[in-house]
Amino acid sequence: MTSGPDLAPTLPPAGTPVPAPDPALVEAARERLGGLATPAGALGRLGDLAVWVAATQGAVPPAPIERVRAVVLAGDHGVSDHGVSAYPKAITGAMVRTFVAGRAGVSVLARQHGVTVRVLDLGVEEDLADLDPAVREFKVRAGSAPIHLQDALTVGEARRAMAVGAMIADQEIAAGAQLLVSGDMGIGNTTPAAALIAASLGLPAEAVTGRGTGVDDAGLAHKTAIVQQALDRVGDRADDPVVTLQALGSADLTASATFLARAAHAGVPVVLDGVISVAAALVAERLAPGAAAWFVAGHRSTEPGQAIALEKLGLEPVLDLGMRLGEGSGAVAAVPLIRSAGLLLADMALLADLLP
Ligand SMILES: Cc1cc2ncn([C@H]3O[C@H](COP(=O)(O)O)[C@@H](O)[C@H]3O)c2cc1C
Ligand SMILES: O=C(O)c1cccnc1
Repeated sequence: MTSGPDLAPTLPPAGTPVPAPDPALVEAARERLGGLATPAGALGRLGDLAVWVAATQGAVPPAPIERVRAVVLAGDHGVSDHGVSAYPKAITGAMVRTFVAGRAGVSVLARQHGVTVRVLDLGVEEDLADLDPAVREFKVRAGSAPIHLQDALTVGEARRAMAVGAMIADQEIAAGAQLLVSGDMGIGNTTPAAALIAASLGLPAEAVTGRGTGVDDAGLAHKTAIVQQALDRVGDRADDPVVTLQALGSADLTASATFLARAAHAGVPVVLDGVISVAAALVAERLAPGAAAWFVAGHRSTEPGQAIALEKLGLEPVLDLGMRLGEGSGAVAAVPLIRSAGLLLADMALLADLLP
């Protein structure tokens, strides 16, 4: 099977490179940073972030980042019936209702930092008919198949999830997003995330599988075996990034990958979150080489696969707080620092202005 353009009609064909931010602007941002009224390099990583903000905005000095929009894609995972999570599947739908009520962890952080949160059901097992139909507008299927036994999605479902992810990015960009956040919700989702990372990097399950919501040692051994079984089942079909998503992902992870690829193609920067968001980013980089230049890593989660994938993408996390929540929470927590970095580059005095 190949990943022809027909599998993602609203995205450029898989493998189409993403243009990097304008090197002249990167240079201009570095030059301005070097001229600020600080000792050379004194802003540390905030200085690097400031250059990224300016480069991805295409403006030196950068504009204040006012419109930050987080999208939380929700879905269930067939593997969660096979002992891979410390929590039951019923949590997924309950948490979607909690996002809608504005009471999830990410909702609280987002309110604090003026970030909008949009939650969408891409593949939750419950029908969630009590919620606003807009939440279910892009639903691809109820749940996904257990990846160690079967492909997560049919080819048609994968195609739809890919189109939907790109469409959601387009909608958020049209709504004026200057910065996007990719979040996720779904019990069991750290298992397909680990599988996507292992398959993308050619690593064994053992290297990337973590405890997720907190499985014990026996649970971790079992979860690792499930991820390895999934990798062995799919074999070299995973050489193709679209098949990787279809066979080892889920509707929400597939849509996350194309959401990210689309944002990068459109030149809109994104803050990545934990292992699910970063697994999707790794596949987005395969779909759209160069996409990672448009991403910043919000935080380092405790999942080993996330750290490995971030390194591969060349991204160093803004925060390292031992968080392992997902939902976009670690990304939203980093937003104030990203905003501050841009403002420093825009509003600080230049050393040349201080001295006669
Ligand atoms: C109450 C609750 C809220 C959450 N919010 C995000 N997750 C996170 O934990 C789950 C992934 O871990 P695993 O693969 O071990 O199931 C996902 O739902 C993820 O979004 C939550 C998990 C729970 C229990
Ligand atoms: O890294 C994450 O995002 C994560 C870790 C554990 C559970 N849910 C999410």
